[in-house]
Amino acid sequence: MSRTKTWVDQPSAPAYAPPPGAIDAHVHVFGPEADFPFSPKAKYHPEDATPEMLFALRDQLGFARNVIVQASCHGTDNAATLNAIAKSGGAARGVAVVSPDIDDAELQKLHDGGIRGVRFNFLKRLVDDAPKDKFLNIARRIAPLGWHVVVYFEADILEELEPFLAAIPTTIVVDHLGRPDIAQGPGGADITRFVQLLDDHPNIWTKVSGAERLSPQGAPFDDFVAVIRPVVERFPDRVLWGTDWPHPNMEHRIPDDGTLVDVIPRIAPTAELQRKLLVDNPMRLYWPEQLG
Ligand SMILES: O=C(O)c1cc(C(=O)O)oc(=O)c1
Repeated sequence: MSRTKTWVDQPSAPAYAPPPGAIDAHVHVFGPEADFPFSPKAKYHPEDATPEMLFALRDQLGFARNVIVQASCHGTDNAATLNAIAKSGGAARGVAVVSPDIDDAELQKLHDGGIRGVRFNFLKRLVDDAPKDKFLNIARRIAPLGWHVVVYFEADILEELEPFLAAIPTTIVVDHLGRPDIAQGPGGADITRFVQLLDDHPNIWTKVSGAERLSPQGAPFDDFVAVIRPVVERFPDRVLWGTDWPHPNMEHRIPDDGTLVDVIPRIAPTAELQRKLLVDNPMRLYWPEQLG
């Protein structure tokens, strides 16, 4: 598998300046492969996207902190994610992917290394299997640590997944809004079902990220803004935002991270919504001990 590069080296400077303490709550690191080899089961083989590159991007875009989500290409070995968190000097925390047979000592080690959640991935193009019974067992075991669950799925399995989501005892964060079909527009079937899910389950949050993945129109993502802004306005205390750098699998439509940042004030049009989205909400999940 030849190595793929999915990010731009010099993103444009965004016009929008995030508030002080803003958190880019969905990023990944890849490798470096020489120190942290990819999983033999990985479905893509990326170039190295290192902690140093991530922190330079964070500073350039005007963010203060990151939440690093274990990428599927590293499987259940969280060493690359832990390495990046350790190098951040307190400016990053993370979400791990763990094996169902992980023991309590290893979970504690992840906690000590800055992990505050586990990710369950249901995308067939990214993982071979997604055992709901084993995931539920993990969810019950991480609850006492104060962690939450991050779930990545596509809109067509939402209905089938709802009983599983309802059984999870922690806060749940859905990645990239559960990938609704944005071409359906505001009021479309996918986003309507997703909003109903959040109405019915007060413990379910969402990342209002993924404009570059979900928008058929592409930049400046007018179609995404029209569908997603009402979601931010309806659930201001249950939304997070992230660039998704280094944008796994986006080699054919590589986004400009500066342009992505400029989507924020269009989906969260007031200073209060922006502060909740970028500071207050992610602080509650990832740095709760620093809240007054
Ligand atoms: O849609 C994707 O391809 C994708 C992949 C991964 C991952 O490989 O972990 O993470 C994401 O947030 C999105």
